[in-house]
Amino acid sequence: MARLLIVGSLEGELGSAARVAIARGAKLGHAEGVAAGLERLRAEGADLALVDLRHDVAWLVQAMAAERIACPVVACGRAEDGDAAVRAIEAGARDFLPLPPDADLIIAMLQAAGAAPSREGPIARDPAMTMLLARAAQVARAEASVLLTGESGTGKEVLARHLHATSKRARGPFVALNCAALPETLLESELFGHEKGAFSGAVATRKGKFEQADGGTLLLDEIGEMDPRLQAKILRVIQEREVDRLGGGAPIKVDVRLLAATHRDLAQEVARGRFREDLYFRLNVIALRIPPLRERPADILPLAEHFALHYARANGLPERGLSLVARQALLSHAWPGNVRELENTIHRAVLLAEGHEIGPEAVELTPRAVLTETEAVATLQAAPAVASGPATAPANRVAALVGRKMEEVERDLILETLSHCLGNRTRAAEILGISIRTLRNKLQDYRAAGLPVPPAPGQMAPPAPGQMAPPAPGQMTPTLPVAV
Ligand SMILES: Nc1ncnc2c1ncn2[C@@H]1O[C@H](COP(=O)(O)OP(=O)(O)OP(=O)(O)O)[C@@H](O)[C@H]1O
Repeated sequence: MARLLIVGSLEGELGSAARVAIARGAKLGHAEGVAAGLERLRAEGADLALVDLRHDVAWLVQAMAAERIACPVVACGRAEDGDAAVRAIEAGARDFLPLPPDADLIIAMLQAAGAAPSREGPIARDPAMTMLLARAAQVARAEASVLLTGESGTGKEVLARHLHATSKRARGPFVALNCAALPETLLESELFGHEKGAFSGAVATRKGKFEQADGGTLLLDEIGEMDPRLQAKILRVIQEREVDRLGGGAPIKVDVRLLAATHRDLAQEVARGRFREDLYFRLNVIALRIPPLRERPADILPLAEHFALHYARANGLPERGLSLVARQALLSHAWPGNVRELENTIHRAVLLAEGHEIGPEAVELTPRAVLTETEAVATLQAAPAVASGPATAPANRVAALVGRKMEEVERDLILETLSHCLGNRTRAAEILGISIRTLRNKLQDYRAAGLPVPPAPGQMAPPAPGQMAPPAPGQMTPTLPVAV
């Protein structure tokens, strides 16, 4: 759950910002002024702080820097307060949020702060992903550390949140820290906290992420980027189950389940001497690898539909489905940026689309001229046969359809998908995003029109009308009703 701190009165427009964030699953902290805000940051931390421009934002940002408190600060005010906003940003505020607040902007800011509000859980339809979730369900209730690997944007953090939400610690806090986002000294005090006077600027004691996650789960994202000195300190926390705040003091007991994520091959990093072997073995008790999107093509359309609905609602736009050609374009893309790229594509498409459906003109895919050899092989093996080839620019594929009748394109897509699924109606309907009944009706029409329809697995292909041939000698006429 994202932790949002609001500094300023909740009675005005900041109150509506708070309501938007709470409605999206954020946990709210509140302080009337900057000094109280600093206190709350020391005690509980936050993923994002929204600070009313009428307060001394610059003072807060400087005090946080002096105490090495890493939390993005966003100054909030009316558009007319331009000068004050510029001063706040010059002093180190991350951004400016104009009031009255825009719901979508707040959510985007929470996401940019790495604190996307919790969703219902990962969307998974492809066997590669459902098998992974089944394994995650087996290990969620254990206490062992889990190492989540996968390319950037595949959903490592989503899976980490899901593991926490389905664990025995679900009622405890979920705290995430991106180890690549902070310089070493800042990361150290973020992780372990500090005592008053630990360094110049440490005017008060502050809890680190391990303490904040006590009784819950701590996700160390991008752990492969962590400096070896800090790796050694993490190892000590795991072994001793206690943290030493910077600046001495007695060790503090912590009860934390550790999840770690990385896009790197940690075993290779160990071999290269860049990652401690002992820490690797501690973290890698259970390993979950999230496949890239190109290796789970059946997830593309369910994810796209989910994002289309989500962003339509978030933007107050009508809920629209994806047109057939738009679906085909999505299925044909290689998705080098994985689910994050798909999410951004659909978000943009929802905003650009005109008419009653989201058409291919709104789905702007980033063409990539060349795929790496590994990607090309993976895509060819995994993508539905509807793709005309992974290296073809999507715009060209759509252009190639111009001049053809919608009905024909739809028919080809359905028959090709069915043949790719070896005749499996359920799987083809899933990939196409239509009901099995609609699929069957369409197949019936194609057969009536004399087209060859791939038979269902385990069934013989019925001849098309007009192609009735007597059974060969010794061959039985099929008596079972043939699935259409
Ligand atoms: N299975 C899924 N269901 C719903 N949304 C998903 C799923 N997987 C990823 N997303 C969405 O895609 C985006 C990227 O996911 P996430 O941040 O978990 O990826 P990541 O692998 O941790 O990325 P990075 O390595 O860059 O940190 C997020 O907005 C997330 O909500």
